[in-house]
Amino acid sequence: MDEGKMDENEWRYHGEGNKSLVVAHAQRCVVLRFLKFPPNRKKTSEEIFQHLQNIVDFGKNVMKEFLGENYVHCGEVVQLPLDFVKQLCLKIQCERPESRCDKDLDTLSGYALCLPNLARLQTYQFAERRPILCVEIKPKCGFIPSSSDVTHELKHRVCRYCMHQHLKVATGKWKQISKYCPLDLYSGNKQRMYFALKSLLQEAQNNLKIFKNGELIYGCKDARSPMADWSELAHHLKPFFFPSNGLASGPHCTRAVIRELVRVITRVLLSGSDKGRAGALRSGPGLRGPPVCEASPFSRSLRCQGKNTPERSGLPKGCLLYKTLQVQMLDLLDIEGLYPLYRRVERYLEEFPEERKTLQIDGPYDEAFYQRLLDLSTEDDGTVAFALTKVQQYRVAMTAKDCSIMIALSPCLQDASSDQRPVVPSSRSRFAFSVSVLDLDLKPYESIPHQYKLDSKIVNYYLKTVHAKDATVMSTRFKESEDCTLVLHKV
Ligand SMILES: O=P(O)(O)O[C@@H]1[C@@H](OP(=O)(O)O)[C@H](OP(=O)(O)O)[C@H](O)[C@H](OP(=O)(O)O)[C@H]1OP(=O)(O)O
Ligand SMILES: Nc1ncnc2c1ncn2[C@@H]1O[C@H](COP(=O)(O)OP(=O)(O)OP(=O)(O)O)[C@@H](O)[C@H]1O
Repeated sequence: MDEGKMDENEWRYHGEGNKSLVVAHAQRCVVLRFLKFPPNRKKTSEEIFQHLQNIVDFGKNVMKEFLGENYVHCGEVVQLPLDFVKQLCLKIQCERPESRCDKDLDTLSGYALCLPNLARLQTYQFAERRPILCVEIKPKCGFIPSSSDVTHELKHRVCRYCMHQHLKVATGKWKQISKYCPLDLYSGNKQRMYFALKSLLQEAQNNLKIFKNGELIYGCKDARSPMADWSELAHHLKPFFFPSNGLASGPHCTRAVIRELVRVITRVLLSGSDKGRAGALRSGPGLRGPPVCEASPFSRSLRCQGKNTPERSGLPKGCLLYKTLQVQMLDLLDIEGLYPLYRRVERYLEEFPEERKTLQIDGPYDEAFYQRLLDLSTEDDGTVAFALTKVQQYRVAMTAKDCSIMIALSPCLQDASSDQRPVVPSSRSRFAFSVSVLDLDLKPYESIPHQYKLDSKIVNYYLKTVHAKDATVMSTRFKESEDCTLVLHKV
């Protein structure tokens, strides 16, 4: 990229999250990722450069190690002409969803990250113009804590995502509760994975987006977004999954196309042999929580049918879901066990503020930082060193709980000879695919108190509303059966 000759007209708004905004180049497969800040939060250019460089270093030295070389794209920090950034910011403003406009794009530093456009990542080197379908999934936390520091027993049975859904709907973030449960997606059980993916397609929230040739064709921006339209989605997908067949339109066609999509995505998610060192993190069976979440409609229906809980995770060890889950499980103590350790580090830093650098709280995220993450001991010897290791592991785990997985699919030609690209078959076509992870920015040390408060808010809200309601239903049922028994006794 020639940073000297930048033209804002060559870039388009692509998407944004809470902390960054992404624009894509109209022709080339690259994006620029800018940081966003609340309007009055001024950061110096040097601070922004350092923040972005930390993101790159963390990707290179930590996440590539854990997740594997091929899945992680770190990109590079680039310096852009300020005039270009200002014009670009004005140009894209009207396309930004209102709910994201509480933060502004950083137009003062001129720094951004330049990354490959993962929504158009070509698996072919020469056929630049091949159509491409891309599915982005933000799977969230795939396990239930088993830590003995957990105070609410409910947290050992219902996953955080399912509990959090109720608070999100109550606060108006989303309109309705999703049937998606991360534990189903991470189960490795095909039936449960289909159910999870279909649930995401029904209620995408911020957990699913679909792009065609780099353009967003499915996904919702906020609670005001229109209802998901499967027939429109099927219309987009049909040429990919039924290229040469005149499958009629209508509900039958829609179902067939969606089924194919779900099957292909499941296969891709279960594939993979990329090396990574997530194996070094295996925490052993004793530290794992239960394999199902009681709130998942899938496991509820199994229970209603009197079936046993399904097998424990059958994810193949090479696949990205497995590796991501291993990194998530670096959160061994749960926020309830972690918070007192965070306080220990805080007290130390209050006394010795100059030590913040030595403790690598704000980087550098280098090989030494990575090596310390591998210490999985949970025996607290009362030291600051122990507390610090757990704090850093927790930050990395939280990062893995909030990252997204991008799956890019491009149809193979009938006569295409197989080269090194992985290929996934569907019933009427074949796709070359690539899988990548995005949003691997290390969560800030400062967010730990917020996590602690939010956790208790989520659990208390769930206990107060859903759980209390469930208990009433249960006790009514119990009363009914008691009444019934009484009647029988009377007879
Ligand atoms: O806390 P959670 O689980 O709500 O996750 C936040 C996400 O909300 P979600 O649950 O996915 O709707 C939230 O996503 P949205 O902005 O709501 O789309 C962010 O990803 C946030 O991360 P950060 O503070 O911007 O680094 C996420 O915060 P972290 O907890 O990962 O820091
Ligand atoms: N390299 C990339 N290629 C294509 N699209 C990307 C890329 N990086 C980010 N995006 C798109 O931009 C969106 C926002 O990016 P990202 O998730 O990194 O933002 P964020 O603000 O850090 O997220 P969060 O809200 O989780 O903090 C993503 O959901 C994705 O659709």
